Amino acid sequence: MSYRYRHNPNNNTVLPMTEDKFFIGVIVGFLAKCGADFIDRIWTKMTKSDRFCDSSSDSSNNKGCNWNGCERSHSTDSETSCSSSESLSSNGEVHGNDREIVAIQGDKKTPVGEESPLNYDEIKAIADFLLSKTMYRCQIGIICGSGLSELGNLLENRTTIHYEDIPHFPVSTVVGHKGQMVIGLLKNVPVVCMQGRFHPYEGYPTWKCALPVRVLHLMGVKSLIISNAAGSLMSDHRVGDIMIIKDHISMPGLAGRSPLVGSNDNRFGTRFPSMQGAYNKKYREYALKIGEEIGLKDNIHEGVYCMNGGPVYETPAECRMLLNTLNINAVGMSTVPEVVVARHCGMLVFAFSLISNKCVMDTDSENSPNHAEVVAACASRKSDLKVFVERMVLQIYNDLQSLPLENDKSYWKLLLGK
Ligand SMILES: O=P(O)(O)O[C@H]1O[C@H](CO)[C@@H](O)[C@H]1O
Ligand SMILES: Nc1nc2[nH]cnc2c(=O)[nH]1
Repeated sequence: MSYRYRHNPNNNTVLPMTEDKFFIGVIVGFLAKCGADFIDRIWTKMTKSDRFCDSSSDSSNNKGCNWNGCERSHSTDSETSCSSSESLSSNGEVHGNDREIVAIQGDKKTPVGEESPLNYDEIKAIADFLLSKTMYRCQIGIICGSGLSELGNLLENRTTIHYEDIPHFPVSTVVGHKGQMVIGLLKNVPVVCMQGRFHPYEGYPTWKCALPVRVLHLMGVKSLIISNAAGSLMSDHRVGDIMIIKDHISMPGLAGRSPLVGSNDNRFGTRFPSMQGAYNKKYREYALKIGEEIGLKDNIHEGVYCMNGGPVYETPAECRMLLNTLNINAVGMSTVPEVVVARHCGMLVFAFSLISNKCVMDTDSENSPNHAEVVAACASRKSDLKVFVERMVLQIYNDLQSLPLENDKSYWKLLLGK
């Protein structure tokens, strides 16, 4: 009879045992281990619902986003990739556990809590990654607001990159924001277009809402066209009108939520940037002229945009205050962080609101705004907006070509009209 020896942990002795007993012991031990793992998994499921995410693995996934994985979703010509992304956007959710908040989009989980802003090198790496996906070098960028993603479909020969596949990038969680970047030709002008943006109410810090602008800057973009859907406070505005933004009031900014909070990297811009002339005067004049030329004279206005935090729409009392005390013309929940970051790094900005609803001023009114109405109003104006944006792009491109070299002092004089 052959013997095996078994360690007895109770008295630290070694006991002899027959071979058959030894094998039975091994099998029993193996089954016990499987059982314990199984119970452990059930317990984990019960105590930590899969609504919540393991932050440690999330952030490592995100920060160290698999760059090879990005190859997977890169597609040329976007029709199929657009639709899949749109359904992802509408499913997007933001969830949290006691360690950090994450936005979930498909398989990707992005932290949306208080992280420190990405540094220059990290942003440069994103820009280089995107440049490696296209042969176009764009001087003009477009950011599409709620329901305005159609603008990106103007591009020909386009390359589409989903946000979830761009390293360090947030994901879109709002209906009407496709959540992808499109690079292609608009009337033969190379243009990069963000079909979907990020808002503070999604849980993102303002620097993250504006992160794409720095990426565009390091990709070589000089002029930015920013669009949004906004509620109008003006009695002479109608749903579907365009309001060219000439100035802004930023409720988050005034409350210390500027996207530039944190250490300043002079490679982007100065510590204390001025917002004087933030909305390029020349571009505003072009827009009014183009509006007239394409038959929108009565539907185009200039005005002051106010960024509120959202996601609630303003109460009638707030609307009356914003109009009567602050002289605001239209309200929204975006755009300003992008403008601030764009101006900080010297980009030229043209921004407009598509009036998607009239703000309700009467506390006892039966009317109230809703997001479906906002998206539908924007979609209903897509033909006019396409022509408008196309014309603006051509005009801006012509201007950029006639500018002297950047290191020429007269460059900034020309751009800023000073
Ligand atoms: O500003 P965009 O992204 O166009 O969207 C606007 O529409 C949404 C509300 O309906 C808010 O997100 C508001 O900011
Ligand atoms: N804050 C705000 N954002 C909007 N976006 C579209 N409409 C509105 C609105 O009425 N208020």
